[in-house]
Amino acid sequence: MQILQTAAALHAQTETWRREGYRIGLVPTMGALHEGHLQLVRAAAQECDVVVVSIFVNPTQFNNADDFRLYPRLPEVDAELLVPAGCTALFLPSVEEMYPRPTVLQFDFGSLERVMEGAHRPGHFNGVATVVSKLFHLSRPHRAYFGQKDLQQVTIVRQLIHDLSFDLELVAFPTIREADGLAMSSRNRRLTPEARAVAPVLHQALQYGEQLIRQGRHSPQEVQAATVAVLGQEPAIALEYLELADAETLQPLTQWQPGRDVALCLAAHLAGVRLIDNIVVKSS
Ligand SMILES: Nc1ncnc2c1ncn2[C@@H]1O[C@H](COP(=O)(O)OP(=O)(O)OP(=O)(O)O)[C@@H](O)[C@H]1O
Ligand SMILES: CC(C)(CO)[C@@H](O)C(=O)[O-]
Ligand code: BAL
Repeated sequence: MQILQTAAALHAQTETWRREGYRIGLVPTMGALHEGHLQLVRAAAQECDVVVVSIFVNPTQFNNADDFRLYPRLPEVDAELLVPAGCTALFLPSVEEMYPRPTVLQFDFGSLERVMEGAHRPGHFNGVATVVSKLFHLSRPHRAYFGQKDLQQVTIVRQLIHDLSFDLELVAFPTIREADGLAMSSRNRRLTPEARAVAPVLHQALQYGEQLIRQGRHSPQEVQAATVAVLGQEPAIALEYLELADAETLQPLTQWQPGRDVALCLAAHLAGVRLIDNIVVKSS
């Protein structure tokens, strides 16, 4: 596995691969890798000839300085995990390399970003779209892999690909969970043992909401209230939002829409660590 630290080196290598006819897979990450990331890398290795994994804790997408400062950074351990997963090149740039000058570009994804993560983390998707666009330009992948744990991110990146005519296929990979249901996340490392013990309640609450939706006897507002109540029983969980939304438009549901998938999405704080999770309930 090569380790590339400059934009120029990444661009030169991926252009060479393109000329040689290799299919390039890109897996953008912020590192502190876990099994969720590694499954994305393994899928990319199966479906592409070469796999680029980027590890970059992107400052422009953080709206909270402490969250950025405390984000786990373990590049050496990550590099060791990536080799057996099938990574061909690890792109590990510095902040100065990615942002030699401050960016002034502003993305506006309209209604897609006025809800959930976009509403609660001002500027977040502008930062995500900026860095993802840079990574797409630099590596020109045939396929780019993203996790459905970040459902709104997948939706926004899909729109970005469409609006800017990036010639690549987006692969949205299912959420990988711990045995007790907690969605794998780099921020889980920051949970105290007490908070970690409580954390599976997030997924349990979403599953309860899913059950109620499938029963078909309750309004969206009733499902939301009942799901929030499950989380309310756990004093260690401070809920930031819990939304029932159309899984494609991400707009909050006021009534059921026949034939449309429903996304149940939440963000919550456990002992100072902010986690997100979601479940998509298919219409049929
Ligand atoms: N449990 C998971 N299952 C599937 N994909 C995941 C999972 N966790 C992260 N990913 C995906 O991996 C990519 C990189 O995510 P990132 O590096 O931010 O990790 P993370 O675990 O989501 O960290 P955090 O949520 O703490 O920022 C994203 O596309 C993300 O959706
Ligand atoms: C896609 C991404 C790597 C962009 O920094 C980040 O938002 C993430 O890890 O999900
Ligand atoms: N996985 C989402 C990246 C972030 O929380 O900033």
